[in-house]
Amino acid sequence: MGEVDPALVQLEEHRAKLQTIEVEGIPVIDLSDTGKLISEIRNACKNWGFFQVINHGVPSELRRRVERVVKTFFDLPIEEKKKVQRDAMHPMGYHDSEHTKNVRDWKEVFDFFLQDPTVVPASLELGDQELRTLTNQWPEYPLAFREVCEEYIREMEKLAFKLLELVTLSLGLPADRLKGHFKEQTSFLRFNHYPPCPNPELALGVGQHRDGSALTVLAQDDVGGLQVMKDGEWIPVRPVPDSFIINVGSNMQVWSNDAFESVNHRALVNTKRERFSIPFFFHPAPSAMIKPLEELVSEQNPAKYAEFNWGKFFVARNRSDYQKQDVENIQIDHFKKSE
Ligand SMILES: O=C(O)CCC(=O)C(=O)O
Ligand SMILES: [Fe+2]
Repeated sequence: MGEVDPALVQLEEHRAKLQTIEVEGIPVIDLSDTGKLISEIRNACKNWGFFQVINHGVPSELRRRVERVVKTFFDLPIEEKKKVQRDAMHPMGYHDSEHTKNVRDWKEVFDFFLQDPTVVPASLELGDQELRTLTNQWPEYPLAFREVCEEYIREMEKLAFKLLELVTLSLGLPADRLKGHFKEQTSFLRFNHYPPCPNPELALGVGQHRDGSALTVLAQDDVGGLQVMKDGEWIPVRPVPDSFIINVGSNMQVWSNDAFESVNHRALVNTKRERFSIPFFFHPAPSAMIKPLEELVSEQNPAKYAEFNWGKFFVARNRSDYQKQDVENIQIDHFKKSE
């Protein structure tokens, strides 16, 4: 990538202020320390919507192998990467012009589903039951790419189920209360590659957004750049080696009836070092109907959201990745009931 193309220039109010500030960061939680685990997770989800986990059980040797194949893949010539280019009909694969909130991001990505194939609604129309089958695309090089990716995404699924139980317990519910929504899944893994940027004050790696997931499990390298919104300020998430960053997504926000919030975050770029991050978006089944959990609503605390179908939401979100659209892309707030 060369100069910042006007299509990537962020509106003035969204640009990064490139000073460093020393502030308290998101909580770091040791998953092997079961003593106060549930209350720590509850506080983190309530106060931040984000936390980091250590002693999570994912082998660091596997993470090193993933990092190697990802770097090798993004270092390939663009013609090679474009052989697995993604488009509106094949949404998994390589993409170098993603839009977040209608502005192009300074990054390239590679996506693949946990379940191959993954079945999603064919259209956004509510009455339309037709389904569409989506498959992964795999590059020829590097040779070990697919095998390493598939091994890693299984580990992410395992960790995501463990975290789902912990977060559910922290809502005061039985550990397996939400598991039924994940018999089928639309979960996918993304490799984000942010090349150095000549004008990091103009563009963003990923513009501010809230993840639509149930939970997101993110690996970041040691470069730094992720920021989380807290009380109106952007707080940097300092890299902790071999940890994973967990955040509450919109599904969890709705299930919890706003006890937990899917918090705004973004990724900055810098002039010197390329950066990699690897989010696993833990998504329910396409048929899942999402609404505040009955146990968490009462006369004093009525349901804040109308029920919606996850599959349709997922398809609507993905459409807005490709180009500027006339309207804001779909947000969970569109299902919010008026007070
Ligand atoms: O690169 C990062 O640290 C964050 C990426 C992110 O938020 C996303 O891909 O949804
Ligand atoms: Fe995100």
